[in-house]
Amino acid sequence: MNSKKHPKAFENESSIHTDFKENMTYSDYLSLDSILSSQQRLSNHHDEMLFIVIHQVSELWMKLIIHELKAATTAISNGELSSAFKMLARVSKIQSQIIQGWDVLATLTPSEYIEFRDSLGKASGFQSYQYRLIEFALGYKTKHSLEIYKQDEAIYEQLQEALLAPSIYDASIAALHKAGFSIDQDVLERDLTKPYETNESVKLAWKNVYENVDEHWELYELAEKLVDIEDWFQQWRFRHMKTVERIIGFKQGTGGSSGVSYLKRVIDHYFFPELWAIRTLL
Ligand code: HEM
Ligand SMILES: N[C@@H](CC(=O)c1ccccc1NC=O)C(=O)O
Repeated sequence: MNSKKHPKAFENESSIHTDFKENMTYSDYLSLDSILSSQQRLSNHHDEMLFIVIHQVSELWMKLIIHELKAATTAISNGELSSAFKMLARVSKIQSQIIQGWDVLATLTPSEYIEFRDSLGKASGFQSYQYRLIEFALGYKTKHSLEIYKQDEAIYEQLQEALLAPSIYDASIAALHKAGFSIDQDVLERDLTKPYETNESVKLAWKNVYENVDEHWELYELAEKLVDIEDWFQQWRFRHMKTVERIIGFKQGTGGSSGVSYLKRVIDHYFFPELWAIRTLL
């Protein structure tokens, strides 16, 4: 084996290859053997391939979103807002890409899906831990979501770590405070394992930012980047709900929920409630 340590290998992250082969190929680098042999259909149905690929593509994009959100949160905490903007702009573009995927999935008809739905058993998007990691990174900390991962230590630990970490909104509120805005102490010291709840002092601070854009240009830009992300997230939830309705109507979900009625309810949730509330006040 012609295996050497790559001079530029970054060793602090567990998923990094520290070895490279002299004659490394395109497939080696991208681990295509493993990626392209991971579309195992459980039925003989032609359309199950579409179903698997669309989920895998979404999960890959989610992986990148998590990577960007984590780094953006650190950058905001360090006062490096410009570098956070670059990453947040990328997150929005990825969200827009994932949403395009619904157009492809909507080519699946109810008659086609019903032919392989039973082979999915109780599996459901409910169990997408990367989706929960994104919700947590944005501040929607639902502790109860961890319960289904009790048997899976690695996933449980990742979620636990994300539950305890400040979200991008916590970091943004801390940035408001550092800029001199008065923020209630109980928000600054909030229990990070709980979902963020709307607060009057945060609302006033953001309102002030929007009313005095020239003085707070960076915070204003940060706010708009967060609104972009929430806007795209809601569009994902809406397209998911409508695509599910057109494919399974109001049948119960395989994950045990009421299905579309449940998906309609989650649309009511806000990640950054004050950033939306101030729109009415300005
Ligand atoms: C035919 C396609 C699809 C159908 C019929 C469908 C159906 C559902 C239903 C009924 C639920 C509620 C939970 C349950 O009881 O199962 C759900 C949740 C979920 N689905 Fe899908 N889904 C589809 C495609 C997708 C795709 C492509 C993704 C992308 C990863 C996805 C991700 C999720 C996520 C993350 C949840 C949890 C949402 C939450 O709890 O807020 N689904 N899905
Ligand atoms: N909850 C879906 C099943 C489903 O969509 C699904 C099943 C396995 C793996 C991913 C899925 N996608 C999202 O919920 C249903 O009730 O038909």
